[in-house]
Amino acid sequence: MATDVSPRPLVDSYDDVRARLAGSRRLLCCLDFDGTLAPIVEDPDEATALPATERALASLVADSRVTTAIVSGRALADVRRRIAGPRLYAGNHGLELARDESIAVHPVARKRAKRLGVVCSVLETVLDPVPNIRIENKRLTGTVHVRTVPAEARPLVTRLTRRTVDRVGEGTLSVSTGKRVIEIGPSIPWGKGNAVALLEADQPPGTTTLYIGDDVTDESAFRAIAPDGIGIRVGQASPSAAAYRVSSPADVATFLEWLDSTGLDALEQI
Ligand SMILES: O=P(O)(O)OC[C@H]1O[C@H](O[C@H]2O[C@H](CO)[C@@H](O)[C@H](O)[C@H]2O)[C@H](O)[C@@H](O)[C@@H]1O
Repeated sequence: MATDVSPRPLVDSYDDVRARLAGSRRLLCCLDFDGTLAPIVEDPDEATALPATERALASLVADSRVTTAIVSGRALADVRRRIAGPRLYAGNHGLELARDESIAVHPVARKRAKRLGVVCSVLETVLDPVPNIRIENKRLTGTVHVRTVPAEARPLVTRLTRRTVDRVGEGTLSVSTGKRVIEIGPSIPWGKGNAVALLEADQPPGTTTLYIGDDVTDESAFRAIAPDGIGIRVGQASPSAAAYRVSSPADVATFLEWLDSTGLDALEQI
């Protein structure tokens, strides 16, 4: 298992990335959505990928040496609507996986979806008095959004959410945290890293995996692709299992443009 260290600034490491690509014939390019392709905004419905990112991604999608994947905490249908093109999508933190036309749903998550729905509707009532609270039922997981909730009310929201999940979840659901969100999902050892491992297993020999993400849920993916993959954490978080870091989605766009125009030249000719 990779030991978490301080990721190095990517801008000083392009030669390093090129060296990692050299010796490979193909690239599996896995990208988180919110905070990576799309800047964080107050209203989750308003999140959109940067135009420069969309252009670079479209070009990578069209490159026969590259397989692109979006790996998101959003529901599969939601994230697919927001960014089109890639062959592979993992939604709900890897609990649903779309490969070409086939969609696989984690069977335990599917069984617990009804209970999750009950928890989300109880939370709607319990948290109703909290100003600007938003509860998102994503069928397999749920998100309590606190970005626009007054800061002093957030600890109470966390306590009430945990208590409700314990009381109503019948021991089948658990709570984790992300960027100004409380995530509720099946209490099973499954995350983005498991989904990325499945995608990697489908790739032909000689494929290097790249993963870019900005949140705690992306750390399992960085660990899954170590030691040979290229992990890039967006933001200041440190330590991380990613080897490199960039500051913002705008930097991600710059890197994807470089990858498309220059970086891929390092791949071995087939
Ligand atoms: O794995 P991701 O693709 O990064 O999805 C994680 C969560 O992203 C969304 O919430 C985050 O972005 C919102 C829009 O910028 C922001 O308002 C919120 O505070 C962030 O946590 C999404 O709404 C969640 O469902 C995802 O789980």
